[in-house]
Amino acid sequence: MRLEARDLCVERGGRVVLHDLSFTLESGESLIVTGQNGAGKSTLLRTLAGLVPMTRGRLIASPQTEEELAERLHYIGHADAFKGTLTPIENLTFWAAMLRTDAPPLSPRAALGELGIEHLGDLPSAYLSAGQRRRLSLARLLVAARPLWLLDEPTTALDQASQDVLFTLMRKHIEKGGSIIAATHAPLDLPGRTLSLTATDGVAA
Ligand SMILES: Nc1ncnc2c1ncn2[C@@H]1O[C@H](COP(=O)(O)OP(=O)(O)OP(=O)(O)O)[C@@H](O)[C@H]1O
Repeated sequence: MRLEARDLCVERGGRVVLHDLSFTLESGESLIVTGQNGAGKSTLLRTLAGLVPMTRGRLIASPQTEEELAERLHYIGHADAFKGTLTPIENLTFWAAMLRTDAPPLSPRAALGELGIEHLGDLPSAYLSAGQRRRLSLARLLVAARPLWLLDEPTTALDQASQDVLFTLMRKHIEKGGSIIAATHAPLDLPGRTLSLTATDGVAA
Protein backbone atom coordinates (compact mmCIF):
# COMPACT_ATOMS: atom_id res chain seq x y z
CA MET A 1 0.00 0.00 0.00
CA ARG A 2 1.21 3.51 -0.81
CA LEU A 3 0.21 6.33 1.51
CA GLU A 4 0.33 9.97 0.57
CA ALA A 5 -0.32 12.69 3.11
CA ARG A 6 -0.97 15.96 1.38
CA ASP A 7 -0.93 19.33 3.20
CA LEU A 8 -2.15 17.93 6.52
CA CYS A 9 -3.28 20.49 9.06
CA VAL A 10 -4.36 19.41 12.52
CA GLU A 11 -5.46 21.52 15.46
CA ARG A 12 -5.82 20.43 19.05
CA GLY A 13 -7.47 22.51 21.72
CA GLY A 14 -7.68 25.47 19.30
CA ARG A 15 -3.95 25.40 18.57
CA VAL A 16 -2.24 24.42 15.35
CA VAL A 17 -0.17 21.26 15.90
CA LEU A 18 0.53 20.11 12.33
CA HIS A 19 0.72 22.67 9.55
CA ASP A 20 0.78 21.76 5.84
CA LEU A 21 2.58 18.47 6.40
CA SER A 22 3.16 16.34 3.29
CA PHE A 23 4.94 13.03 2.82
CA THR A 24 4.65 9.77 0.94
CA LEU A 25 5.29 6.27 2.16
CA GLU A 26 5.72 3.46 -0.32
CA SER A 27 5.18 -0.22 0.31
CA GLY A 28 8.30 -1.65 1.97
CA GLU A 29 9.35 1.67 3.51
CA SER A 30 9.51 3.02 7.02
CA LEU A 31 9.31 6.56 8.26
CA ILE A 32 10.80 7.48 11.62
CA VAL A 33 9.03 10.48 13.14
CA THR A 34 11.14 12.53 15.53
CA GLY A 35 10.80 15.88 17.27
CA GLN A 36 10.83 17.43 20.70
CA ASN A 37 8.07 16.90 23.28
CA GLY A 38 4.86 18.39 21.99
CA ALA A 39 6.03 18.55 18.36
CA GLY A 40 3.02 16.54 17.22
CA LYS A 41 4.35 12.99 16.75
CA SER A 42 1.49 11.26 18.56
CA THR A 43 -0.97 13.65 16.95
CA LEU A 44 0.29 12.65 13.51
CA LEU A 45 -0.07 8.93 14.25
CA ARG A 46 -3.51 9.38 15.78
CA THR A 47 -4.60 11.44 12.76
CA LEU A 48 -3.43 8.74 10.35
CA ALA A 49 -5.29 6.17 12.47
CA GLY A 50 -8.47 8.21 12.13
CA LEU A 51 -8.62 9.05 15.84
CA VAL A 52 -8.01 12.80 15.48
CA PRO A 53 -9.69 14.81 12.72
CA MET A 54 -7.74 16.84 10.14
CA THR A 55 -8.67 20.46 9.71
CA ARG A 56 -7.34 20.41 6.18
CA GLY A 57 -5.46 18.14 3.83
CA ARG A 58 -5.85 14.67 2.37
CA LEU A 59 -4.74 11.14 3.05
CA ILE A 60 -4.60 9.01 -0.08
CA ALA A 61 -4.05 5.26 0.21
CA SER A 62 -3.44 3.34 -2.98
CA PRO A 63 -4.38 1.03 -4.48
CA GLN A 64 -7.82 2.19 -3.52
CA THR A 65 -10.02 -0.48 -1.97
CA GLU A 66 -13.37 -0.54 -0.28
CA GLU A 67 -11.60 -0.59 3.06
CA GLU A 68 -11.04 2.63 4.96
CA LEU A 69 -7.43 3.54 5.71
CA ALA A 70 -8.13 2.77 9.38
CA GLU A 71 -8.95 -0.82 8.40
CA ARG A 72 -5.61 -1.23 6.64
CA LEU A 73 -3.40 -0.31 9.57
CA HIS A 74 -2.44 -1.21 13.09
CA TYR A 75 -2.10 1.60 15.60
CA ILE A 76 -0.14 0.90 18.77
CA GLY A 77 -0.27 3.95 21.01
CA HIS A 78 0.95 4.65 24.53
CA ALA A 79 -2.06 3.12 26.29
CA ASP A 80 -2.51 -0.62 26.82
CA ALA A 81 -5.29 -1.72 24.49
CA PHE A 82 -6.29 -4.77 26.45
CA LYS A 83 -8.38 -5.75 29.44
CA GLY A 84 -6.48 -6.57 32.61
CA THR A 85 -9.05 -9.13 33.73
CA LEU A 86 -8.63 -11.17 30.55
CA THR A 87 -5.58 -13.31 29.85
CA PRO A 88 -3.17 -12.42 27.02
CA ILE A 89 -4.64 -15.29 24.97
CA GLU A 90 -8.17 -13.99 25.53
CA ASN A 91 -7.16 -10.43 24.68
CA LEU A 92 -5.43 -11.47 21.47
CA THR A 93 -8.34 -13.75 20.51
CA PHE A 94 -10.60 -10.73 20.85
CA TRP A 95 -8.26 -8.57 18.71
CA ALA A 96 -7.88 -11.27 16.05
CA ALA A 97 -11.68 -11.39 15.66
CA MET A 98 -11.98 -7.61 15.78
CA LEU A 99 -9.23 -6.95 13.22
CA ARG A 100 -9.92 -9.89 10.92
CA THR A 101 -8.18 -9.76 7.55
CA ASP A 102 -7.91 -12.12 4.58
CA ALA A 103 -4.27 -13.09 5.05
CA PRO A 104 -3.76 -15.94 7.53
CA PRO A 105 -2.55 -14.50 10.84
CA LEU A 106 -0.52 -16.12 13.58
CA SER A 107 -2.52 -17.72 16.37
CA PRO A 108 -2.62 -15.76 19.66
CA ARG A 109 -0.28 -18.30 21.28
CA ALA A 110 2.17 -18.16 18.39
CA ALA A 111 2.11 -14.34 18.48
CA LEU A 112 2.92 -14.39 22.21
CA GLY A 113 5.72 -16.85 21.40
CA GLU A 114 7.22 -14.42 18.89
CA LEU A 115 7.33 -11.80 21.63
CA GLY A 116 8.76 -14.27 24.16
CA ILE A 117 5.78 -14.27 26.54
CA GLU A 118 4.01 -17.50 25.58
CA HIS A 119 4.43 -18.74 29.18
CA LEU A 120 2.27 -15.83 30.40
CA GLY A 121 -0.62 -16.59 28.04
CA ASP A 122 -3.07 -17.77 30.69
CA LEU A 123 -2.44 -15.25 33.49
CA PRO A 124 -4.67 -12.21 33.97
CA SER A 125 -3.03 -9.50 31.82
CA ALA A 126 -3.10 -7.09 34.79
CA TYR A 127 -0.36 -9.21 36.42
CA LEU A 128 2.13 -8.49 33.62
CA SER A 129 5.11 -6.20 34.15
CA ALA A 130 5.45 -2.98 32.14
CA GLY A 131 7.69 -4.57 29.54
CA GLN A 132 5.50 -7.68 29.33
CA ARG A 133 2.44 -5.46 28.85
CA ARG A 134 4.22 -3.68 26.04
CA ARG A 135 5.07 -7.01 24.44
CA LEU A 136 1.41 -8.06 24.69
CA SER A 137 0.38 -4.82 22.96
CA LEU A 138 2.90 -5.48 20.19
CA ALA A 139 1.68 -9.08 19.77
CA ARG A 140 -1.51 -7.57 18.35
CA LEU A 141 0.51 -6.70 15.22
CA LEU A 142 0.89 -10.41 14.53
CA VAL A 143 -2.67 -11.73 14.94
CA ALA A 144 -4.04 -9.79 11.97
CA ALA A 145 -2.11 -8.90 8.83
CA ARG A 146 -2.37 -5.22 8.03
CA PRO A 147 -0.01 -3.40 5.66
CA LEU A 148 0.69 -0.24 7.67
CA TRP A 149 1.97 -0.25 11.25
CA LEU A 150 1.72 2.99 13.23
CA LEU A 151 3.88 2.66 16.32
CA ASP A 152 4.10 5.34 19.00
CA GLU A 153 7.31 5.00 21.04
CA PRO A 154 7.37 1.22 20.42
CA THR A 155 10.48 0.56 22.52
CA THR A 156 9.04 2.06 25.73
CA ALA A 157 9.64 -0.29 28.72
CA LEU A 158 11.37 -2.91 26.56
CA ASP A 159 14.73 -4.34 27.60
CA GLN A 160 17.45 -4.65 24.96
CA ALA A 161 16.59 -8.26 24.09
CA SER A 162 12.92 -7.37 23.59
CA GLN A 163 13.89 -4.33 21.51
CA ASP A 164 15.96 -6.61 19.28
CA VAL A 165 12.94 -8.93 18.85
CA LEU A 166 10.80 -5.92 17.95
CA PHE A 167 13.34 -4.62 15.41
CA THR A 168 13.45 -8.08 13.80
CA LEU A 169 9.63 -8.13 13.52
CA MET A 170 9.65 -4.63 12.05
CA ARG A 171 12.30 -5.51 9.48
CA LYS A 172 10.38 -8.69 8.49
CA HIS A 173 7.22 -6.61 8.00
CA ILE A 174 9.12 -4.20 5.75
CA GLU A 175 10.74 -7.05 3.80
CA LYS A 176 7.29 -8.51 3.13
CA GLY A 177 6.19 -5.20 1.59
CA GLY A 178 4.54 -3.71 4.65
CA SER A 179 5.26 -0.19 5.83
CA ILE A 180 5.84 1.41 9.22
CA ILE A 181 5.54 4.89 10.66
CA ALA A 182 7.18 5.00 14.10
CA ALA A 183 7.36 7.98 16.44
CA THR A 184 10.35 7.83 18.73
CA HIS A 185 12.87 9.62 20.90
CA ALA A 186 15.08 6.52 21.00
CA PRO A 187 17.19 5.28 18.10
CA LEU A 188 15.45 2.49 16.17
CA ASP A 189 17.49 -0.20 14.49
CA LEU A 190 15.46 0.11 11.31
CA PRO A 191 16.39 1.55 7.92
CA GLY A 192 14.12 4.38 6.84
CA ARG A 193 13.67 8.04 6.22
CA THR A 194 13.26 10.47 9.09
CA LEU A 195 10.46 12.98 9.36
CA SER A 196 11.43 15.60 11.87
CA LEU A 197 8.55 17.61 13.32
CA THR A 198 8.98 21.04 14.87
CA ALA A 199 6.70 22.31 17.62
CA THR A 200 4.47 25.11 16.39
CA ASP A 201 4.84 26.70 19.84
CA GLY A 202 1.10 26.73 20.29
CA VAL A 203 0.17 29.00 17.41
CA ALA A 204 -3.51 29.81 17.83
CA ALA A 205 -5.68 28.41 15.03
N1 LIG B 1 -6.50 16.39 23.48
C1 LIG B 1 -5.74 17.48 23.34
N2 LIG B 1 -6.26 18.71 23.52
C2 LIG B 1 -5.49 19.81 23.38
N3 LIG B 1 -4.20 19.79 23.06
C3 LIG B 1 -3.62 18.59 22.89
C4 LIG B 1 -4.36 17.38 23.02
N4 LIG B 1 -3.52 16.36 22.77
C5 LIG B 1 -2.33 16.90 22.50
N5 LIG B 1 -2.39 18.24 22.57
C6 LIG B 1 -1.29 19.16 22.32
O1 LIG B 1 -0.82 18.90 21.02
C7 LIG B 1 0.59 19.11 20.97
C8 LIG B 1 1.25 17.88 20.36
O2 LIG B 1 1.10 16.80 21.25
P1 LIG B 1 1.64 15.35 20.88
O3 LIG B 1 1.22 14.43 21.96
O4 LIG B 1 1.23 15.04 19.49
O5 LIG B 1 3.21 15.60 20.90
P2 LIG B 1 4.43 14.56 20.81
O6 LIG B 1 5.37 15.08 19.76
O7 LIG B 1 3.91 13.19 20.62
O8 LIG B 1 5.06 14.75 22.24
P3 LIG B 1 5.92 13.75 23.20
O9 LIG B 1 7.28 13.64 22.63
O10 LIG B 1 5.91 14.49 24.50
O11 LIG B 1 5.16 12.44 23.28
C9 LIG B 1 1.06 19.40 22.39
O12 LIG B 1 1.24 20.81 22.53
C10 LIG B 1 -0.12 18.92 23.24
O13 LIG B 1 -0.23 19.69 24.41
